[in-house]
Amino acid sequence: MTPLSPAEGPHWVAGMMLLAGVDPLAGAGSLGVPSLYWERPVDREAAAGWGEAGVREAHVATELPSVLGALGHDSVRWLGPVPTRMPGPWFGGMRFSPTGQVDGAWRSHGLARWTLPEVLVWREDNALYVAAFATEAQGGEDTVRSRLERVRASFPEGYRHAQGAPVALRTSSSRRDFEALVDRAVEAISTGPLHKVVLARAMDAEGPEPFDVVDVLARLREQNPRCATFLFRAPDGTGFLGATPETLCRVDGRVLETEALAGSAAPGAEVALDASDKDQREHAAVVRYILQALQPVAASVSADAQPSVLALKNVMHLRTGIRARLGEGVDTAQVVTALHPTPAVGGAPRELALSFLVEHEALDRGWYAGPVGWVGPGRAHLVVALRSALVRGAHARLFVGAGVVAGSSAESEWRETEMKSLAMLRALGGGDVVRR
Ligand SMILES: C=C(O[C@H]1C=CC=C(C(=O)O)[C@@H]1O)C(=O)O
Repeated sequence: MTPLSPAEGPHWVAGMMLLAGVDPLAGAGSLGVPSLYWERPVDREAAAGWGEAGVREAHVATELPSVLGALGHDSVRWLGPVPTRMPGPWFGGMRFSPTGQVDGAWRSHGLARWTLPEVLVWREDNALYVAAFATEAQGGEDTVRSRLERVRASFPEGYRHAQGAPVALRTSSSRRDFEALVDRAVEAISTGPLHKVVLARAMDAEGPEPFDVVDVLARLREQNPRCATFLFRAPDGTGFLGATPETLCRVDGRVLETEALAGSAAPGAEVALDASDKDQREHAAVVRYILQALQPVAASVSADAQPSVLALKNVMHLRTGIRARLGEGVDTAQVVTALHPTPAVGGAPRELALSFLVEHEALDRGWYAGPVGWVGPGRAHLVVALRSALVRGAHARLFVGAGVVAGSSAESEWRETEMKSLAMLRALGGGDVVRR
């Protein structure tokens, strides 16, 4: 499929129908590993896509807003009924940072890559639907009808549970380097105007045989029902997947929902987290930033009066829900430009924290901590790609980070990142982990 520049564009023809199944992931049984996956179990929302009927990519930072902006324009002609609650139809994401050295493993995902699948299966309440997309070229309508028919005739009716037995993983990651980085950040914070910086590290995991990405997704969604489970596969087959608790923006017309998620503790330590001055400061920096960043794009903004505790299986966080009414004509691209990266993944002040990362982090974050999700006309849901991994064959590179403020200690930040890595390690292996 030839990538399109943002301005041009064939238009697409599409059709939809009801399916007999219950689970988009089950389509892997007849259609193979999906090229994209999205699920938020608490909202009973799930979607899987196969093939690429359209691709939109950005190659330099200046193209990012126009590429993202173009996804919100309706360029699809529907044969018959038009779905009103379908997620997407564009799915994808972008790198945490448009600048910096690109590690070879991330090359295929690119700076920003959005795809319109040939086939999209999604759940709405208790019903399952399929949409097929094809370019408006000659034969587009027939292609759509035959894609719909092929899916209808073969789609499995059941639910896809993980099928493989647990496997042992070998992992490696340098604790000494990460702790030295935290010490450097604490020192910079104590001597200068930097208040907070979020440091990330990578952990390499090796399985005994190639990872079964569909099994990994099945475990992620089952073990992390309050998170968004996602997969975006690049053209070379490399999969970026994860289960993140953090929404960057959910847009529906002029209504925007976002959140501040920062400050962490071990499961069960709810009272300690609420009382922790360090975590409250780390969290407050994110709330302040988001409220300010939304000023130019919002007509009104409101936030929860107090952070609440979001309890996940392996870790808990402070969370403040934030809502806004967007200004007339403001689109998702403008919202993303205003918000990303929040100090939940970058730091505060933003530019100082980002310079610290460029100078000291020595890691290509790739799409980790970048915005990923779906965009369509007037609607979008983008999450921050945390608790994620880049998977190719039997190798996975996991990414986790932690916010550092005055009073942070290298040892406890290390432990925090270990806790955050558990969700992905359990999903990849489902069994023992051997540390090297
Ligand atoms: C940067 C990550 O988490 C962020 C989100 C929630 C809590 C965080 C914290 O307490 O440091 C981080 O800001 C990560 O999981 O990689």
